[in-house]
Amino acid sequence: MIELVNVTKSYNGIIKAVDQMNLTVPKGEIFGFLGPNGAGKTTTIKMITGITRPDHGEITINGKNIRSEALEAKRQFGYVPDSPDLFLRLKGLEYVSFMADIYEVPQEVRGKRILQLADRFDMKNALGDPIQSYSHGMRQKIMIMGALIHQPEVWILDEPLTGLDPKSSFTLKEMMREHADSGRSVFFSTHVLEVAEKLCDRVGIINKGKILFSGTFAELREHFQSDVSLESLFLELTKHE
Ligand SMILES: Nc1ncnc2c1ncn2[C@@H]1O[C@H](COP(=O)(O)OP(=O)(O)OP(=O)(O)O)[C@@H](O)[C@H]1O
Repeated sequence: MIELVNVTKSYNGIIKAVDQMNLTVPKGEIFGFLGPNGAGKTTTIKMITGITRPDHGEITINGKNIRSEALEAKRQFGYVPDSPDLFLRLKGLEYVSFMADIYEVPQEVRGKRILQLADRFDMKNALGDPIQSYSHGMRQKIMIMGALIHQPEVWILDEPLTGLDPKSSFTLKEMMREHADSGRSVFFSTHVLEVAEKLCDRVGIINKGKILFSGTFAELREHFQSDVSLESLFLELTKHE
């Protein structure tokens, strides 16, 4: 479960990237975070994961405060950043093993977990190669493997499907659904409305740092009493703010 209470973040004291945000992502749910470019999605995710500090407000993950109980809070989630161009000099296996070390995954189980993840993402033959030599999608997949190696309760994924081929995209979506259905939480940002509509139990629509709507797609349509396409509704909603 992720909870944000009155969270605000400004850059340079001027741009309010996130403005008084209140948000709850309960267990057992895939929550999609939608918004146009510059809406504040990545800033929100960076605050949830403890990379950036909010100016005001509190964030908890499974009840652990990301500031005052940082280590415990960080054990709760796995995070995939929006850019997978990290640790390029490491080989895939070295990177995932490094993540397993950081999260203290016992030696007895890590080999099996790495193989299972590599198998699902078709990465077995690439584990011995440096990440530098990987395509964008392969880099994305190795980041996902690193984020999931400690089997976190909460998944936080920033634009995770970008660059994945159809099979890997299908696999990740299937894994997200399995994870939520087993009573845990998935929070992910996307620009792709169709993906959100098919995959998410609920969505939050954000623009200029404010949540404009939070709920199911059925509630979204009902709320705006609209039978227009989702795309038109989204454009309309984010246009005037
Ligand atoms: N490090 C920074 N310094 C100054 N301003 C920033 C910084 N990072 C983000 N911003 C600004 O904060 C606002 C929100 O940006 P953010 O990256 O959170 O949006 P986003 O919804 O993730 O956008 P996108 O979909 O394009 O990735 C934008 O106006 C952006 O220019």
